[in-house]
Amino acid sequence: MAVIVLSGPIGAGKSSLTSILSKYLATDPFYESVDDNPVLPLFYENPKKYAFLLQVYFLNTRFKSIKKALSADNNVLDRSIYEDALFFQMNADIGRATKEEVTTYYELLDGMMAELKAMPKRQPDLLIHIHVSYETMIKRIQKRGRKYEQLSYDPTLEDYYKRLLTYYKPWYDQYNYSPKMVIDGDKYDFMNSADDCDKVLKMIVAKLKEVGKLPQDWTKL
Ligand SMILES: Nc1ncnc2c1ncn2[C@@H]1O[C@H](COP(=O)(O)OP(=O)(O)OP(=O)(O)O)[C@@H](O)[C@H]1O
Ligand SMILES: Nc1nc(=O)c2ncn([C@H]3C[C@H](O)[C@@H](CO)O3)c2[nH]1
Repeated sequence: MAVIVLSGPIGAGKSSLTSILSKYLATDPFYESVDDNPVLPLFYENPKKYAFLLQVYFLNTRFKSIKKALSADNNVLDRSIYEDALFFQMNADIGRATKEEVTTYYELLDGMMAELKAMPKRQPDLLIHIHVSYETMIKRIQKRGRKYEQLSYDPTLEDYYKRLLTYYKPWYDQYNYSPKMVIDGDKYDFMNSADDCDKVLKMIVAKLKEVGKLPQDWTKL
């Protein structure tokens, strides 16, 4: 049917919406590797040492996921390869990667993107970006409770998260692999309000109809 990729800051609600949407559309969810990711806790403990390794780890898993997703053409991905460079560039900008690591990373990424371009289906059908403010982001990070993401674990994370948010607007504006839309994650509590959830699903269905990925008369059975 379609390949839908989600994007958004840490704790924005991508995994949650991936789960809701994949059930609703009867498609397969792809979640990014977090709890089974051996490098993530190391990164939060020593970001400078592990930024490059973590990025290569994520890039590798995201490349495998998008290839599978594009081949099967019936998936929702909670974060995708298209967002990978946003994270790495930000970490590089704050001195967590050497010049050689930056060069190697972009060569690797370029090679992977070229391989995707050669696939029969080369890109997703829709990007759904979840926008959240810093306050919402922190609330959700606290609610989810991963130890190494808490400000109490490392107070410098406040700057890291605030900086991360500033990278999203230019990233979203220049993203042009597919049609795109924004969901206001501050406004819609699609986890606890059935009404909000319904509104968000309606917006996504309308967009899928607009871009020709659902028939105009499609309704949920
Ligand atoms: N729209 C929402 N309204 C209220 N709570 C939400 C909403 N979206 C997510 N949450 C809650 O916020 C927390 C983080 O959500 P989730 O894990 O889906 O975020 P994520 O974007 O996938 O995060 P990450 O980038 O770290 O993987 C969870 O506890 C979830 O229940
Ligand atoms: N450095 C870095 N690069 C990435 O590409 C990346 N993608 C996700 N993450 C971190 C954010 C959450 O803690 C957690 C779950 O999203 O993993 C990343 N960190």
